[in-house]
Amino acid sequence: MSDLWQNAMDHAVAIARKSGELVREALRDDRKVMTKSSSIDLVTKTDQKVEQLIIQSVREKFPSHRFIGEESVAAGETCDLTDTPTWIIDPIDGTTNFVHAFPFVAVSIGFYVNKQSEFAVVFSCLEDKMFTARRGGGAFCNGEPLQVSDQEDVRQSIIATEFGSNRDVEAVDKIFSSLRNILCLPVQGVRSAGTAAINMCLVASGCVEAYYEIGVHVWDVAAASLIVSEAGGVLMDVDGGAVDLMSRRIIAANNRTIAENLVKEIESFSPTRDDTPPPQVNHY
Ligand SMILES: O=P(O)(O)O[C@H]1[C@H](O)[C@@H](O)[C@@H](O)[C@@H](O)[C@@H]1O
Ligand SMILES: [Mg+2]
Ligand SMILES: [Mg+2]
Repeated sequence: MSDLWQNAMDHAVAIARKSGELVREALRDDRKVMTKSSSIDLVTKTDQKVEQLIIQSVREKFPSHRFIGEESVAAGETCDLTDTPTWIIDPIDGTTNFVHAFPFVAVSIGFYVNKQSEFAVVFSCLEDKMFTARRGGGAFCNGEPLQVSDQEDVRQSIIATEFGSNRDVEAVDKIFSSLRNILCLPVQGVRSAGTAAINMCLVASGCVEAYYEIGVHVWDVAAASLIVSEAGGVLMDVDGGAVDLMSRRIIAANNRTIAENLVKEIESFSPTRDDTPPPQVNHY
């Protein structure tokens, strides 16, 4: 039986690779930096150019499909996932890395139908690693199958996390308190690739046992979540419940044992959800 979404997935891989070429070219040019929610929440013309390239190319082939794109949302579009086929796009995951030429930068494209992930593409464009997954079809890196680590002992694990762009002291205190608790389990190492999508692909690849973050956005994790689960991993909310991709909280782990070890150590808080409606403006 032919796969209804194979044509769309093939397009996603092709446009992710083309986007990666744009990113690599831009690395050689001037990377003009702008800011969004704060002086450390960066965006560049390349982020915006790549997102438009992806959206316009998809619109031509699939005009009825919808989009949730990081830079479109930053420009005021809503962040609502409906049952309609929806492309969830992070044009550059690791913008701060891109600006500093730190070599972990990903193009992330998730595809959801009826609020369920059908396929995922994460292109780590400086490593030339194309991570893909099809629901029920496994996860791959450059065509090679991926499998999470079989480690059950958190004290023999490497854990990945990110500090995000929130510098609110209360949030930072909780982030560091969680990090201290996890470090002192002890774990063998803590790593930050600087991009949620690549951290999660490292979980899927069996290189790290788990990744967690509070403050991450739906476009950071929408694609890599399927890559982790198709590689045999698990997704969980930081309080141990079911993961909610709009909640800005996630644990992606090789198994429930490791994930539940992290839940015990994380001091959780709840950032404003990605799907929070914009404030009503009263026009008197
Ligand atoms: O590079 P981005 O697309 O903005 O995503 C990053 C985010 O900037 C950073 O604060 C962390 O949350 C990372 O996990 C994201 O991938
Ligand atoms: Mg991102
Ligand atoms: Mg981004």
